[in-house]
Amino acid sequence: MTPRPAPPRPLTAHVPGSKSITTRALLLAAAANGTSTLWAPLVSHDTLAFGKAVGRLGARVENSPSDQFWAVTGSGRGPTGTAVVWCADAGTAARFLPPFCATGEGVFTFDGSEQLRARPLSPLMTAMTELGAELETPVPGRLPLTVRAAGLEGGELRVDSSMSSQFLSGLLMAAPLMRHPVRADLRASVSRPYLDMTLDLMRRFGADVKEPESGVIEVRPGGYRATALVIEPDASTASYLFAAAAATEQRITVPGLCGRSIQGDLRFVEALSTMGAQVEVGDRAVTVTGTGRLRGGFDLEMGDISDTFMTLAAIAPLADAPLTLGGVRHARFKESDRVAAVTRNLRACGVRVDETEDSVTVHPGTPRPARIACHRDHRIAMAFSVLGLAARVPMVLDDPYCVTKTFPGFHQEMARLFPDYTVPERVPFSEPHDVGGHRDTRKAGER
Ligand SMILES: O=C(O)C1=C[C@@H](OP(=O)(O)O)[C@@H](O)[C@H](O)C1
Ligand SMILES: C=C(OP(=O)(O)O)C(=O)O
Repeated sequence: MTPRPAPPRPLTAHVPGSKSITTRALLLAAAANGTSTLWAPLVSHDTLAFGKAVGRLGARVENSPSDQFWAVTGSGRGPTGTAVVWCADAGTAARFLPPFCATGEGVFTFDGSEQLRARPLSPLMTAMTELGAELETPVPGRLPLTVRAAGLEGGELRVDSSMSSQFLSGLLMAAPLMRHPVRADLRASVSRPYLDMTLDLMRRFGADVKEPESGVIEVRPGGYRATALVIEPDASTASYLFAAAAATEQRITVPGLCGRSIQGDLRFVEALSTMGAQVEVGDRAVTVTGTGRLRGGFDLEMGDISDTFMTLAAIAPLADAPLTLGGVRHARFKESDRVAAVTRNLRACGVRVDETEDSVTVHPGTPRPARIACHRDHRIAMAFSVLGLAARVPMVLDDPYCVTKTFPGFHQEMARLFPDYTVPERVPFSEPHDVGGHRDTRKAGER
């Protein structure tokens, strides 16, 4: 028997910090009494907007040279006074900050980009109103939103979490600042791992959180304590690099991710393993090695980790049988209708896709060069960049630099790891961007 060749030495990928941990940590630090240190935060469009927002709400945010850490000083209670808060494109800002502000005293107005204004907010508004908040919106259920804050009562949280878990996460993080204990049932929520991340971080900031029965949470008043936190690399971001390794017979390792990660999206590597990649989840790093074969012929439930379903859909045409990715209806309410965007872009590449309300089935095929409509959605841009590399066909993204939402250096890191990768030119935007509350007036191609 010929011995199997030793796997190539892994290339170490530089994956920036988790968006979801960074934004939660900024809020919890702003709510805590004293100075918290957030090590290795994500520095991107979303988290910079979030940091600026908590600054507007009274927290002091200082960054160390080269952003090794951010020091955030909070007051130990909800915000006071008046503020206008710009949420940019960040769903987390629009869903986490209003309940926090409602626990304080004053008038707070939230707004965001056109993209964010189009995303749902009414389940959060209904729940906040039930807790005693006074809210105003010119367009029902959408940003802009004004909160007239005078504290929240607490009690039973009733939230429709079928479109997003972020409404519940925002309310849970506000709970220790409410007047009475809060009880919430998490069992019907989509994206459940994000709720577990919320509770984990609340506990690290000293909140009194109990789970009297599985999936039912009780939070007692008492506020937060400042702390120091090391932020993990972003597992959703790592999915693009892992998928590229799986589809190109490369070996990529991401230090800082491990079996104890609080990010559900790390489960993406299990999907890659089912498809035939070799996956090692260690104590200090996660490594994926492409084996030259991608298997299809099964269904995967992606409801808990829907930010990664586009990554898998993008390499699915290279599998040896159709792949069905299900449980993704709520991905229709994100930066774009992601189910429709994936289907249309794969079809533009000549790939057969069957779409239902809740799933896509991607058939094996030979992708052809195409113009990809990103819809200003960072994950569409990153997923189809991986397909271009893996299928060795040029993909022309209409807005390649929308990746700044979560991974400003994405194209450069891909080119460093995969010499065949072409860094896209800074092409004109597909749509006008909103910057700081003003319509972007820069000319096409400027950034
Ligand atoms: O709480 C969070 O940090 C997030 C929750 C998820 O949203 P949904 O709960 O809307 O699925 C995810 O898609 C988003 O990128 C981040
Ligand atoms: C859905 C996402 O972002 P947001 O936090 O804006 O919801 C995402 O990053 O994929």
